[in-house]
Amino acid sequence: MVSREFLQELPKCEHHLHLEGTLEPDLLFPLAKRNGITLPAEFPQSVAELEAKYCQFRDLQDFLDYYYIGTNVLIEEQDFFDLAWAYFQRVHQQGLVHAEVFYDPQSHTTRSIPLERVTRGFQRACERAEKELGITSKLIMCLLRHMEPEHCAETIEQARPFIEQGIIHGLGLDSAEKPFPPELFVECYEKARSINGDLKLTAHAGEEGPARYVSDSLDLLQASRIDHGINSVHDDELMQRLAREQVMLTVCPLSNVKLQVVQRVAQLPLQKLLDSNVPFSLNSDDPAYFGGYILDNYAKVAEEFPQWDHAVWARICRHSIEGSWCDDKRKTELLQRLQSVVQKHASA
Ligand SMILES: Nc1ncnc2[nH]cnc12
Ligand SMILES: [Zn+2]
Repeated sequence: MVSREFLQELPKCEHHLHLEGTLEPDLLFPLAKRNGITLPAEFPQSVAELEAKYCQFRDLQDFLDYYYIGTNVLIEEQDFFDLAWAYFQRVHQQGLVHAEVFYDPQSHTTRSIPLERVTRGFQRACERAEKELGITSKLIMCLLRHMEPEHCAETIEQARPFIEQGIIHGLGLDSAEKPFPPELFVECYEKARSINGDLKLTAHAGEEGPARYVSDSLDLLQASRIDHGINSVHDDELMQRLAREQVMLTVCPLSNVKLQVVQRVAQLPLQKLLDSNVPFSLNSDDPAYFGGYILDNYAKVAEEFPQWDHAVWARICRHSIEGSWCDDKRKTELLQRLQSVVQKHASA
């Protein structure tokens, strides 16, 4: 099995991280106090109670119910900045070099928090992360699929200036998957593309939903990568297409266990993805809730796939760099860093 030191030194990129999902109890409770928010009686009332609750969820919906309540403590631009900055500082220590991060504007606009305030807070944290930590990043706004498509379209309209300027670099689709298939959001994706043709597109699909949601996200939404996507392995034709078109899946190992998509990380079809030449990256999803950040996900996978040597890990890391939405100069830089880490550990 490869060492944690090797995994730590790999120049890791993260593509599936919900900023609201980095809300640790030690920030959630002080923010609630700072903003005078009373958490509902059914919500854990202390750090210890909340940490205990974060241990296991019945499924995605059970998790989301807690997640959206926690989000309510975020009010001021500074709160959004503090949240994202805490994330960047943590993952800097874990060897993260590039992050493409999601946020859910509708979780905030429905509470009368303007999209501009949320976006500015996150944007400031991204700028500081690049300047002080050398972490490059991109912001991806997600549409909440349990909301009316008309509300999603209005949210895209509110985001127009940020999309036009490329401050919002990508569009995603998250929240409860099964009752809300990709076809409901075709017009929303069209609208976003019409604002800026360079906008990158992704969507959660094939986490709890079927493989068809993956192919529909590609065909109907024109997504160029897929978040989770693990149920693709049940459709051979789709697997061939993902390999042929090199569509990257952003897989979230610890999340999949906590939300009972699989019982163990070893049950994830990662070997099958490798054998089928389907690129994937490893990610933390909602790390405050799922028990680990990026390196913890890498380490857990290494533990459960002990046969993977440095070459396999270098391949995963390379796919993750190549599948990123950063520019070619940054990719070349990261690929060179990868090469030197692999050489160092090969000669050790
Ligand atoms: N794993 C996940 N799936 C769908 N929506 C989410 N929002 C935050 N985490 C999510
Ligand atoms: Zn997610």
